[in-house]
Amino acid sequence: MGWEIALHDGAGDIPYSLPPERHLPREETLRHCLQIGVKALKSNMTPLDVVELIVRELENIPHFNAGRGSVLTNKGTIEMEAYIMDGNTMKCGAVSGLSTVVNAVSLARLVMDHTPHTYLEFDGAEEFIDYTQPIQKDTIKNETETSLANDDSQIGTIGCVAVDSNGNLASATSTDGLVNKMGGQIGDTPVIGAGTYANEFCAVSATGIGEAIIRVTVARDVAAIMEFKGLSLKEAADFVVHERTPKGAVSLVVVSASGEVAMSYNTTGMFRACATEDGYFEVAIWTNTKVE
Ligand SMILES: CC(C)C[C@H](NC(=O)C[C@H](N)C(=O)O)C(=O)O
Repeated sequence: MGWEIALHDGAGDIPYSLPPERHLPREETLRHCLQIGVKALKSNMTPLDVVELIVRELENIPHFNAGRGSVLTNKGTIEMEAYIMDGNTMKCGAVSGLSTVVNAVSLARLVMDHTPHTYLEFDGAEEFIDYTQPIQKDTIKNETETSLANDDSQIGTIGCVAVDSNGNLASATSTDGLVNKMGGQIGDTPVIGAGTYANEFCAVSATGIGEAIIRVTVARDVAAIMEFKGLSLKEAADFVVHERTPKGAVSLVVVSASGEVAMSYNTTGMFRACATEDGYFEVAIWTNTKVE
């Protein structure tokens, strides 16, 4: 059994007619980030560091609605959130309501590593940024006005899961939530067991309609079904996505300690990529996958 990595940058009703100039750059970005992740795993970086690295990389790209590309709430504010979790120790960190930090995932990591808490939000999280040095504050550019006219523009939540050859797992997700959400709303991403989860069995990162994901505790259910029912990772992920959540609401990337990787979705498409130590490399949006 070797290392595995899977990542997504959002999912939803991605039209099959999406012109190449809109989806090819996204595929290129996914390929680029996957290559960074593969290189990091090959050089024995821990899965926890790898998922943070990849999510940071995607947060820095203005086209996706997390980090630099964040979209607005109904109050015209930016409220980003992120979650990171280590499978073996089950340590985790979460942040919500960030308006100035580019790499929300790294702030979540600092909450995990340097506070006695798991979840900081709004003023408390912003004050914690002022206290920490490594986090870059910025004026977040939003592209809402131009992007609302385009079909894939509200899609871009970022997630990454990874496992090494010793079965150490980690997961991270970063988002600015649903476009035009109410100010103050918390989505599935930073809610433990909803949009993100990792334990000794598997690591899960979700994207989709947060309320549907929270209600079903999607990420925790995948892990629980594996553990208590003995199903394979793909069976567990497919069960939660296809039998427990409404169509069009949920997409997942998952890896397991037993050497499985799966990307399961009930949306029209999902911007996703995965690679394994035995040479599998895939970047895909709809069901027609491209293997390289
Ligand atoms: C149209 C939707 C499905 C796009 C999707 N959004 C999220 O994943 C938002 C996140 N799960 C939340 O609810 O806070 C995306 O960014 O790709």
